[in-house]
Amino acid sequence: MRAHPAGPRHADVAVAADASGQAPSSVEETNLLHPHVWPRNAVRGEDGVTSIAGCDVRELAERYGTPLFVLDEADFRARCRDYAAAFGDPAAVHYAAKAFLCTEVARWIDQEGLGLDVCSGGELGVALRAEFPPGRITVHGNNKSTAELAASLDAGVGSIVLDSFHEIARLEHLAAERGLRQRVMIRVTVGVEAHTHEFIATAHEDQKFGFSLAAGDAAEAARRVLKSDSLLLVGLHSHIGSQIFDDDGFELAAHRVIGLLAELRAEHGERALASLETVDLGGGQGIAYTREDDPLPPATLAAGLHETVRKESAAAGLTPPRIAVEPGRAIAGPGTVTLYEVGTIKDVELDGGASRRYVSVDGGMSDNIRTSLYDAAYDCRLVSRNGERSGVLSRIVGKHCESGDVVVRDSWMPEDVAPGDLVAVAATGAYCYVMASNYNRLPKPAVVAVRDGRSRLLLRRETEDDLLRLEV
Ligand SMILES: Cc1ncc(COP(=O)(O)O)c(C=O)c1O
Ligand SMILES: N[C@@H](CCCC[NH3+])C(=O)O
Repeated sequence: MRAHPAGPRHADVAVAADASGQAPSSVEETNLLHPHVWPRNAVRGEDGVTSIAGCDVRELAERYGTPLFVLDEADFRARCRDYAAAFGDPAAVHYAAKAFLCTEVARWIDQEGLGLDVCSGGELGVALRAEFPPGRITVHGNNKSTAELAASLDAGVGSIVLDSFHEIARLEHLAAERGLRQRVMIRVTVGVEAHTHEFIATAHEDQKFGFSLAAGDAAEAARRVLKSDSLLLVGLHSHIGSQIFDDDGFELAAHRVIGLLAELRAEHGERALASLETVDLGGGQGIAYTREDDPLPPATLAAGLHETVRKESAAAGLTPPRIAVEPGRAIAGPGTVTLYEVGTIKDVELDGGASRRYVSVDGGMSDNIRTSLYDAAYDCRLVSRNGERSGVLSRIVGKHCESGDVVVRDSWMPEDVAPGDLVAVAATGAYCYVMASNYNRLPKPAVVAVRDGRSRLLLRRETEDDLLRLEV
C-alpha cells in the first residue's frame, strides 16, 4: 500500500527533512523541476527561468499579475487522450467538472470527445453555455434540487445518477410531467474503504452518498426505477473517493458492482435490464503532488478494471458491461501551476534551537484551501531565476489573517529567496480555483491557458468592483 499524499505530513522542527522525509542534497536538487510533478511542457532554462508551454513565467506575471493559475493546455488535452486511449473510447471517460471548469475547458473536453460530469446547476450552466452536447453530460449530486433536476431534463442530459429514494420519486414526477423517459444510473455505496483522506473517501458505509449495497438499498432503488415508465436504468455507478493510488479499491468496487448486476439479473431477468449497459466506476485516480507520489497510469488502471469486469461477468454468466470512468483531478490537476510573488521572509526560532523560515506569498488559503483542509502536500520552486544557495526548510504561507494559512507546509527553498522572486506551486489544476474564496476580500486570481508560446485568459482576475457586486 503506498502512502497517500493527503495524510498528515507535519515536520515539527525545521531541520532534518522535507515532506517526503528526504533532504535535498544540493543547490541543483533545490532548483530541479521533477517531471512527473510539473506540467509536461514546463521547462527550466539554464538561468533557472521557467517557461510553461514556451511562456516565460516572468512575462506571464508581468502581463496578468500574481497569484496566477497557469494551465498547460497541451498537458490537459494529452491527459484526456491518455484516458480515452486506455479505455478504448473517449465517450467512456467523463471528465469531472468539479475539478475545474470554465467554458473554454468544456469546449476542450468536447473537442477531445469525452463526456462531462456535472454536480450542480452551476456546472450544468457552464457546460450548456459552452454548447457542450447535453447527451454526453451526466448529472451527479446527493441533493439535486427540483430546479436542477428540471434543468437537466429540459437540457436533455445523457444520464442522471440517482442518489436517494427521495430523488427517484422527484425525478420520476418531473420526467412524467414532461412525457420523458430519462436515462438514469444508480449510485451504489460499495463499502470500500478508500485509502485517502477521510474527507475525500466516499464509498464506506457511514457517509452521505449513494445507496448502500450491504443494506439492500441499491437493489431496492433498482426495483423502483424498473417499475417506472419515466426512468430508464442504463447503469450502475460507484465512486470510492479521491486521490487514490492503488487499483485494489477500484477493482473491489468493480467486483461488488458486478455482483449487484448479477443479483439484479437473477431477480428481474435479462429483458427488464436490457438497457443496463454501463458500469461507471467513478473518478478518484491520484496524481503526483510530490516526487514520491506514484500514480497509476490510466492504461494500468483500465487493464485492471477490464480484467476484473471480464472475469466477474464470466463467473456470473453475464455479458461484460461497458466500463465508464470519471477522472477529474487526473486530467486537470497536473498541468496547472500557481505562480506567486514572494512578499516577506521571516526566520522564526523554535524550541530546541531549530528555526523555521516563513516565506509569504501574495495568495494563500483563498486560492488553495487544500493544504489547510486536507493537510495536502505540494511541490514549490523558485521559478524566476536559479537559487544560488542550498535549501532551507521553509513554509510557504499566504497573506490571510489566519495562522493555518499555509500553502506548502515543508519546502526546501534556496536560502537566497528574496521578496520579488516568483515561486510556483505545481499540480494545482484540480480543486484549487474551484474551491477558491474571497476570504479577507481577496479577489480570485486569473486563470491563463498557455500553448505553443502563447497565453490567453480563460478567467480574468477579480477586481474590487467584483468584490462589491453583491452589495445592495
Ligand atoms: C461522483 C464523482 N465522480 C468523479 C469525481 C472526480 O474525482 P477525482 O477528481 O478524484 O477524479 C468525484 C469527486 O470525487 C465524484 O464525486
Ligand atoms: N476537493 C477534494 C476532492 C473532492 C472530490 C469530489 N468528490 C480535493 O481537493 O482533494
